[in-house]
Amino acid sequence: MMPDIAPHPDWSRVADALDSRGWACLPGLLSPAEADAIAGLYDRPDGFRSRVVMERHGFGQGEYRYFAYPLPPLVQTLRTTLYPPLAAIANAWHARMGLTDRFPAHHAEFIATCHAAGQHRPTPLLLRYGPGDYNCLHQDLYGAQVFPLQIAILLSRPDDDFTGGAFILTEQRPRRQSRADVVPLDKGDAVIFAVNHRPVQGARGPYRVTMRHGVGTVRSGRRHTLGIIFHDAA
Ligand SMILES: O=C(O)CCC(=O)C(=O)O
Ligand SMILES: [Fe+2]
Repeated sequence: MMPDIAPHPDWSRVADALDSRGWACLPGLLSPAEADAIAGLYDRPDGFRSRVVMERHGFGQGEYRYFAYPLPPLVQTLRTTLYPPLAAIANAWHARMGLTDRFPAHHAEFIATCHAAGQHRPTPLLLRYGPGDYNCLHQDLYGAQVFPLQIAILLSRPDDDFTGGAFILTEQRPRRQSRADVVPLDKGDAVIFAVNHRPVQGARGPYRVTMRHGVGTVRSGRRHTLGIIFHDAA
């Protein structure tokens, strides 16, 4: 598996999309063969630190596994190479939201901060859904250290490998009702989205909206996703 990222994203387009609606797509981040190779890891006995059956926790229906360190090379490469351009966007967001934390230029430095704060456990995960499965709207917060953007990569082909199972984002605006969006993804496409808050430019200056993500009910087939969260877990 080539730990290289092609095609190279257009980061100014990504930044504009993230600023205007809180999410952006990276089409074809993984090739179909890379997506299959990652999805195929799910049934391996080793390489993971834990397995979560979502219905046991009220998280939905379906399951996921958190990778152990060392991460598979492609997952590690995605996490470290996607971080620097996202850190620049994250820092601009924090400035606009009046938050004082800033993120270092390289992922290793940010992970050192997580580890010093007691957040040692890796958060990249593989998710697997079958017919009837779904993922409730949630936020992937695992401690005080939070990197404000995360990535999900669809590893299965819509309409071919599965039906239903749309990726859903909601945003909750102050004193208004929540708004939902469905993110169109094909196999190998990634969506970058806000973990928790994002800044919105209002008439009287920027304000924060709260975002959540989830997956609608899978009607048929199998749906796999790779999730890349940049902070580690307590
Ligand atoms: O399966 C999905 O598309 C959503 C996965 C998810 O919740 C995540 O990557 O954090
Ligand atoms: Fe999630």
